[in-house]
Amino acid sequence: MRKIVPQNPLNKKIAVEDESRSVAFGKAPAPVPYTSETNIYLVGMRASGKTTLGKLLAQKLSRPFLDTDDVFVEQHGQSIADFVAANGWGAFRDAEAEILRSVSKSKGQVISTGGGMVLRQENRELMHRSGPVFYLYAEVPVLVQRLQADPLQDQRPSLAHSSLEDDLRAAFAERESLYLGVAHFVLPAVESLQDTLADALDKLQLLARVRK
Ligand SMILES: Nc1ncnc2c1ncn2[C@@H]1O[C@H](COP(=O)(O)OP(=O)(O)O)[C@@H](O)[C@H]1O
Ligand SMILES: O=C(O)C1=C[C@@H](OP(=O)(O)O)[C@@H](O)[C@H](O)C1
Ligand SMILES: [Mg+2]
Repeated sequence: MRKIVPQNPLNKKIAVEDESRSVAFGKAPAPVPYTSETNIYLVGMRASGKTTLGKLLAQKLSRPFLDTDDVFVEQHGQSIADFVAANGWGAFRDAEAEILRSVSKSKGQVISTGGGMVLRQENRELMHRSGPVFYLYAEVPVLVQRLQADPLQDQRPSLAHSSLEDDLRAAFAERESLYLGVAHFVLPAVESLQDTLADALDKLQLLARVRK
């Protein structure tokens, strides 16, 4: 068995499972049996790369890709920013939970979630019991940099009407334990996309082998 030596910033919270790739198992119990029919979920903060990595992963695995924010916009015919301005965040969280319930009924997809999907216990339980959950972990300064470069304000209206950095810090403080709690794997989201993709594929191969 591989020696478990914590070596990255996550080491205070979880055991690092694979030193060479610095990918860690989260605190959550093992995921459901993994087959080509199992959905794969990506969770994490805004701009951690869920949508970008999810598309790559789906392509590599020849699976359908789905982003819960895209489904929201298709269903509502308006941007998240406009919807939240008119109806508030609570209404968005209701709609987001309904989307997750609905899309998770289909099988074998890679599902990138919006950053706040973990806020509802119902969502966390659903994801956790229906497929492997990857938490894309990045620290706030990295997220700030990415959001300044590519804000997508229609998709990501301010959460608390504070500065971008304060918004992210408050969200990170509230959500970090939720991400860690729901995740079966934690992927440092600051590596190159190709490295992060390789990490995720390694972990899925491991799950496929465990099943046999
Ligand atoms: N590993 C990475 N390294 C550098 N930039 C990245 C990485 N992953 C994503 N990005 C960039 O960060 C921004 C947010 O990515 P996105 O996939 O939309 O994140 P999310 O869906 O988690 O909000 C995009 O501009 C994307 O190109
Ligand atoms: O962090 C959040 O609460 C949100 C993140 C966004 O998705 P991304 O994480 O894909 O940016 C989007 O769902 C919405 O603006 C809420
Ligand atoms: Mg996204």
